[in-house]
Amino acid sequence: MRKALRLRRLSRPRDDRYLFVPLDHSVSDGPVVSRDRWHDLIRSVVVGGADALIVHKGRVRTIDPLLLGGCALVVHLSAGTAHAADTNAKVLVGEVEEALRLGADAVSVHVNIGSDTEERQLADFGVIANACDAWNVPLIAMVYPRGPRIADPKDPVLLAHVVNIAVDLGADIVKTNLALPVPRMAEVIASCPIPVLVAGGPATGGSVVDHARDAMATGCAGLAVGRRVFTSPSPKSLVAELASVIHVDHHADLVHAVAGVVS
Ligand SMILES: O=C(CO)COP(=O)(O)O
Ligand SMILES: N[C@@H](CC=O)C(=O)O
Repeated sequence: MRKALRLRRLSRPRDDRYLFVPLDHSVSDGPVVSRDRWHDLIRSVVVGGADALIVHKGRVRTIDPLLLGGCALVVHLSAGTAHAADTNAKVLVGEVEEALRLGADAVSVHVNIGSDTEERQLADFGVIANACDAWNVPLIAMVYPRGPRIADPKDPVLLAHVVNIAVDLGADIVKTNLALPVPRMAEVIASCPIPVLVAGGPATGGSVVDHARDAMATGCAGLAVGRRVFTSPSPKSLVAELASVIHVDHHADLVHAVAGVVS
């Protein structure tokens, strides 16, 4: 299948805007919810209107395939934990062919620019980009300025650099931090020929919906929101609100259609 077709699947209303819900935190930090709440969480995310779920390969087997009828699946190929000697290190734990066997619509990799293992992470990125081209699989690069040589991970100049590394090494979509001050994210977007998404980040007291509005106003193509969704008392309504900010007019029709399929 052509990569362009798979890319279209990553935006449910096909408007080239994206709301991804990453649940890869179970590798980095520990379980995102208890086993008995997992199915409800996934259902809420799908019915709420997320465009894609991002999980590691083994976790795919715990998701009811019926729920993936409307929502795309991204298999995350990088891992690293909060307990590592170097918490900025990421290693590859899967391959593009494996992700395809699991039914993935895309894969993602994580690269920390400025980390002590940057060199290897870049080499891994190159290998996965090559396999993605061979298999026509979209590649989402999560690229952050992060490590001992990074003074300000939200510096717009640094962010423009890291998103363009993602372009140069073959990503189709890049995810990074939202710049501070926020309006300067527009410079990052203006520098980058592929869609730029921003992370939700940890709960800070501010509203993640406002964070999404701010990001979209600077020209971002969407968000990948993990912690703020799975720690929310109402993940479905939060996802619906975020989807409505990101997809604007298309969202109500989409939720109506999906609710009919998976309810
Ligand atoms: O993409 C992400 C993790 O892979 C972003 O997650 P958070 O929204 O929790 O920052
Ligand atoms: N991709 C994330 C993992 C989950 O939070 C990261 O390491 O930043």
